[in-house]
Amino acid sequence: MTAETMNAKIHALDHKGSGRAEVWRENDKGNLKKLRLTIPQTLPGEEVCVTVDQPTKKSWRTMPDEILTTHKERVDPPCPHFKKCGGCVWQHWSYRGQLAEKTDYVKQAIASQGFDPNLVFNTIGMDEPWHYRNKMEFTFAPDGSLGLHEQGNFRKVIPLKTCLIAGNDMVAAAMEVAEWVNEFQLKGYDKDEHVGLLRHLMVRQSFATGEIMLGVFATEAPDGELKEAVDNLVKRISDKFSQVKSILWLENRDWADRAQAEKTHLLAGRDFIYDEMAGYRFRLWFDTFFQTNPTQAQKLVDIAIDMAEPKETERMIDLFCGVGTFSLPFANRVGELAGIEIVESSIESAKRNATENGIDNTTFLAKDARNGIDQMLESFGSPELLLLDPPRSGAGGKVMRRIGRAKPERIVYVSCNPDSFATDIKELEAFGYELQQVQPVDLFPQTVHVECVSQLVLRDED
Ligand SMILES: C[S@@+](CC[C@H](N)C(=O)[O-])C[C@H]1O[C@@H](n2cnc3c(N)ncnc32)[C@H](O)[C@@H]1O
Repeated sequence: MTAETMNAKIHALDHKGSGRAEVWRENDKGNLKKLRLTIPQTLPGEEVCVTVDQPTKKSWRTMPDEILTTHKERVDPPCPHFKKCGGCVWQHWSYRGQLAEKTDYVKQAIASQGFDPNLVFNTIGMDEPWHYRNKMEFTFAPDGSLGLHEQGNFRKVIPLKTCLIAGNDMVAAAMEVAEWVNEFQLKGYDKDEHVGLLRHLMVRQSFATGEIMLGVFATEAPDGELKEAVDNLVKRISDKFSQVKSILWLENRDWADRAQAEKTHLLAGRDFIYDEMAGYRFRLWFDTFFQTNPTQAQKLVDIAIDMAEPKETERMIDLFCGVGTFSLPFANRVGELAGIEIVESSIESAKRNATENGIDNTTFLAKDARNGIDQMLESFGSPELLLLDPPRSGAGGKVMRRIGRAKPERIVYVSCNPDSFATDIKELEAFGYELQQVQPVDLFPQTVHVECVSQLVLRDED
């Protein structure tokens, strides 16, 4: 099939942040057919020139050859890897433009479920929207080079020399690991053939304490023929980075392409690092969920407290509580708090974090929210206040209806996905809840993602 070059006008963006365009073209029989194009790194209203390799398809994804008319908020992307790397897709958009788009996205999501978009405030951004991430998961390519996945292609790894959204020390430590791999000529893992040694590198740092954890995910144990190389890794990292308090070797032979471990080997230091949030101290293990943008997460906690108006006489449930990011600051403001979370190690951590921070009015339950909420309501009673912060997929109808039946006076919903958030809160209408306000907070600058905190209140029945 012959490739065709054509001009297209971007009419909208999809949820991955790529431009969408539609072009009518004549097929072999002289009939007009619509071709839907997905064009990354473009902005609404821009006219672009593209080459379509298979123009007879109904839809095609391609990078622009040339931007013919530019959006007024288009800027030069500062990262040298931007064109290929799938890490952050909006560096070509001014930060002001990104924030406005995120506000619109949240408004559209709630409007699609019949809520008033005027309840959505403008997105709160960062003063300095770079180097904000405290955790990165890099991938090793089969040749051993270290980087992030290519945009739209999870099979290909783009070797990185820098990363402008990760903390600077984290990038420096990752580059040291990349040099080590090169020096020892180690192989990366080939996902298609299921051969090779190195899979992922996790780097996490507390910006509050400075402590860094490095986790190397590999298909073999760190002994035998690997011992010399592994000893060298520990020595060079420890010599150069005094902030590294934990080096882990994480054995993973699973076929699934996830940074998970069947066996954990502690190579140096402890198996956790200390972090701090809202004045509280947290222990983080390699698999602990913790907010990845601590500057903005602090704002999220403050806004949640303002919206929730917690009182010392009240009981509160923190659903999807993780290690207690919200539980600990709230526990000091309510009478009793119960947290529910599916990951057992996070619940162990939440308990320990509460104790280490001198908090003694909390109960934590390791359970799926779908069953845990009923168990907790039975033993704890109905709370006046409920906060939920589910994963991207949302809490789901079953959990939302259980919340509705428990009738807390006030609900604060923290969400990283405006669409699942809007679907979830729709369930609460039948139980008499009114959405009062939605505050988007930008936890993920240069990317399409946005976080929201919202307040729902139970209407008076008379
Ligand atoms: C967005 S995180 C929020 C964690 C915590 N609130 C925080 O800010 O650190 C969502 C949490 O929900 C947990 N989770 C996922 N599915 C769950 C389920 N079905 N039941 C309970 N917890 C779940 C995850 O392990 C994760 O800790």
